[in-house]
Amino acid sequence: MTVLSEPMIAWHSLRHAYPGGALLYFDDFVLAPRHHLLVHGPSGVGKSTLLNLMAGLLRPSDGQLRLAGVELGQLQGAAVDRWRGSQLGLVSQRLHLSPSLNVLENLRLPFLAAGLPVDKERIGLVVTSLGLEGLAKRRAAQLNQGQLQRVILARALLRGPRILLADEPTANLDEEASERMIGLLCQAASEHHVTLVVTTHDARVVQRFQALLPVQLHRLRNLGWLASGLTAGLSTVLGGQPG
Ligand SMILES: Nc1ncnc2c1ncn2[C@@H]1O[C@H](COP(=O)(O)OP(=O)(O)OP(=O)(O)O)[C@@H](O)[C@H]1O
Repeated sequence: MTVLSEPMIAWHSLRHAYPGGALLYFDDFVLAPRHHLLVHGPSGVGKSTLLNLMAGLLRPSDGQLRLAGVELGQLQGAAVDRWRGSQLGLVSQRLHLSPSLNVLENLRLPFLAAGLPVDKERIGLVVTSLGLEGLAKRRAAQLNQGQLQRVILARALLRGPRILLADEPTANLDEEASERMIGLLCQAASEHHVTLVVTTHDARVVQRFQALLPVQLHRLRNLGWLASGLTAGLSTVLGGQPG
């Protein structure tokens, strides 16, 4: 008998409307087993919006979005935060470390913020896996860019997430730093058995990931014009019906 496992990520009829702003439509998608997801598209097409929907930081206006077996629309309030904390790792340069705290203190924060006991064993494991042993007592403000990247990734991995979300992880990085970041993400995906979700507008970044991991490329299209065109067409038809 074949047991079909549930896809790690899938969405259907997904839409997001910003109040008084853009209405974004997303093509249906299912992530193949053991694959990672690359969301690619030009600026403004909705990559960050999609990632924020997956992170439960935005709520869909319509449609279904399932991650790691959970229908996100069914989670309310604090349940979303608990789910995010236990299932997702967010890799973002914008989620700053506390500059006056040292690396170890920064790595305790995700546990403390969730009201959980600090898991020293887990911190040790992640620190070793990212080669941060020598930096434990260094203040975040004193880290260079490469070290900062590793600590940001360590923080995202601390609670053993099933999915790592990285929004334009190579933006504003030079070629060397960008290559290093891609390598770190791929290493983390393999060693920690997490599904990687990466957004990028850069075709070279897409190629690098494709060379290193089994990835599924999802090109975002701006479907807003199509939908509004259809709606306009439909209302024309309906308007032309005899009353
Ligand atoms: N808070 C907001 N309020 C209204 N409109 C928004 C808001 N955030 C984003 N948008 C609009 O939604 C669309 C998609 O934005 P989004 O940031 O998701 O695109 P993106 O593909 O990530 O672009 P970029 O690569 O430039 O960040 C854009 O037209 C943007 O102007």
